Amino acid sequence: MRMGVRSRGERHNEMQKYEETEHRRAQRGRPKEKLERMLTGFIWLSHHLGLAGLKSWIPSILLLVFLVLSTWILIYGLTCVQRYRINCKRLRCFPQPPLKNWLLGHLGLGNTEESVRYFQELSSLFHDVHIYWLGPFIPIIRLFHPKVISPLLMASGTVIPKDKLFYNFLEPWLGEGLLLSEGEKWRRHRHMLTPAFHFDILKPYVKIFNQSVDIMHAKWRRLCAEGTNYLEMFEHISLMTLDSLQKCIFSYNSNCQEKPSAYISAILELSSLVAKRHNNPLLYWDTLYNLTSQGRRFSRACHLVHDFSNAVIQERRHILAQQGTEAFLGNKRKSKTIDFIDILLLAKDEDGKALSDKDIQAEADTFMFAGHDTTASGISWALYNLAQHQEYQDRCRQEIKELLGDRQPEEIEWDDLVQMPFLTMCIKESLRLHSPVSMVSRYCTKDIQLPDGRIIPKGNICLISIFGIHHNPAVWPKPEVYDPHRFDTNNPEKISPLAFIPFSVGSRNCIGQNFALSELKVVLALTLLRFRVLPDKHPVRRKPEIILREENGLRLKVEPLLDLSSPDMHLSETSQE
Ligand code: HEM
Repeated sequence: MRMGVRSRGERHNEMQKYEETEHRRAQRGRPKEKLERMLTGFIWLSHHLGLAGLKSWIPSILLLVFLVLSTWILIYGLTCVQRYRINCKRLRCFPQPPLKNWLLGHLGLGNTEESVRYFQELSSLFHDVHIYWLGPFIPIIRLFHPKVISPLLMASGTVIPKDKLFYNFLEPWLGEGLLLSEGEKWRRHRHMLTPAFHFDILKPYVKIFNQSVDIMHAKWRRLCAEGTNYLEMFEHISLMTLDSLQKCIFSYNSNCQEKPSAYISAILELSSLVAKRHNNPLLYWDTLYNLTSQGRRFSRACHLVHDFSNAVIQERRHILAQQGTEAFLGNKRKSKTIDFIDILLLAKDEDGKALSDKDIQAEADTFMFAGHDTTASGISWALYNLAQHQEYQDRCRQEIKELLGDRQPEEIEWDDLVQMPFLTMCIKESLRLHSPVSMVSRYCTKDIQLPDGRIIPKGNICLISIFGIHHNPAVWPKPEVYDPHRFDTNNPEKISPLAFIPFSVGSRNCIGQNFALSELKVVLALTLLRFRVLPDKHPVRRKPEIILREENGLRLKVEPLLDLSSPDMHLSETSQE
């Protein structure tokens, strides 16, 4: 038999198979026929039931739907009430200040000096924990003693997650950066980002801090020469911290201290819009907020900020691809210009996986946000406290003068940072008395047992009040007094590690604290060397937003100190003539 030619028998079998398939298909019916049969069935059914029959069913169906829905709502409502009652009963072991009224609870205090004082009184009254109510249904457990915070902040194993009540509005801006992310994503990123804050990386940034503060001081001298001695500290210092962050993160110099660039203006606008939204519960609902002019401005500024960080990332990726990792790193090390974007681009997890562009963008945006206002607040309040206490200011100035001798140019170096013990004490005391971040929040995903046996039930929000701990008379004697000697290392009274927590503690503490402390020291040392800082006559009114501010801006008087070697000094003297 030749290949390709089939026998008669085979052909017969094939024909038989074809006929069987066709027969089966005919029995099942073709799709069109099927549809026809279904339609005929439907017409037959409606004919026999009659339209009137269908109509008579409608009210019963509606009634049934109504009954099912209302039963579900009733059961759901009763479950919520029961859960609420059980929660209230379990929370009875914690004291609570008298309610303003049953509807508002303790709402309505706002972020004012009065609210700061009110909470200070509560700290003296209740010693470690109390509850307060946001409206009639949301209890907040406020903790303000070192002995009760460790189960929340130092929990081993599963980390107690942050509550988003205070951070939610930042999400469109910061995405899933370190500050807002949770679980495995946070753990992986925290591990990958920790090397970015190693001392070897921070060392070259000290030069950047010096340059940024020089620019600010030249501006101050100019303003003083024009007769403006009273300056609003937050405004000047925020621009300065943004300037140095932009250089450390992106290696980008936008001269923003002279004229804020569109990018820097967008960050300032985003920070102020988030604070405004916090103060207006009507704008808490996203859909409504997005329709308002504030919401539209927020979304525009977010786009602008994201576009900037994305452009830098794309450009850097391109260079990295062109040069290859080895040469790229070699060049960066040689020119000492390794920045955060480089580190984020090169970071790898345990499986050798790198961060995506979206992740890098979220982390860079997070550093810009978390690093500028906080540090600016820390520096501004430290200057305020030293303005109030000239004796401490003089002692700091003397310490820095002795350290620098006749060094030219007047520049703080990395090794100097550990040789300013008194300035360091003054900074720490200021971070205690005026903590830039006044609280952190946690959401209890399980029952939390406090060391004294009391239990915070699962499902509640806890506020760990950094401000409350730092102002608790049971922890700090005379807490309202500014006394740097509390932090004297020779002081025999040892401070508990949980009594001083401006950067929080535990696994979710501030990753940027060494960066911040280095910048605080450089800026304060150079400022005290070049200026005398004096208080304004108006009393301050603290404003605890996400960051601690002053209600009307923190105004201080600055007087340039005579430094004949400074070229700026000659300039200002000539202009005064
Ligand atoms: C005086 C200045 C600063 C203060 C007082 C401060 C304070 C804090 C505090 C209290 C937290 C905990 C927040 C929470 O648990 O919700 C935190 C977290 C954080 N901070 Fe700072 N911070 C400062 C400067 C910086 C700087 C300069 C950077 C970055 C360049 C930075 C980056 C971060 C990040 C990324 C987190 C989130 C860490 C995580 O959850 O893993 N901070 N900071």
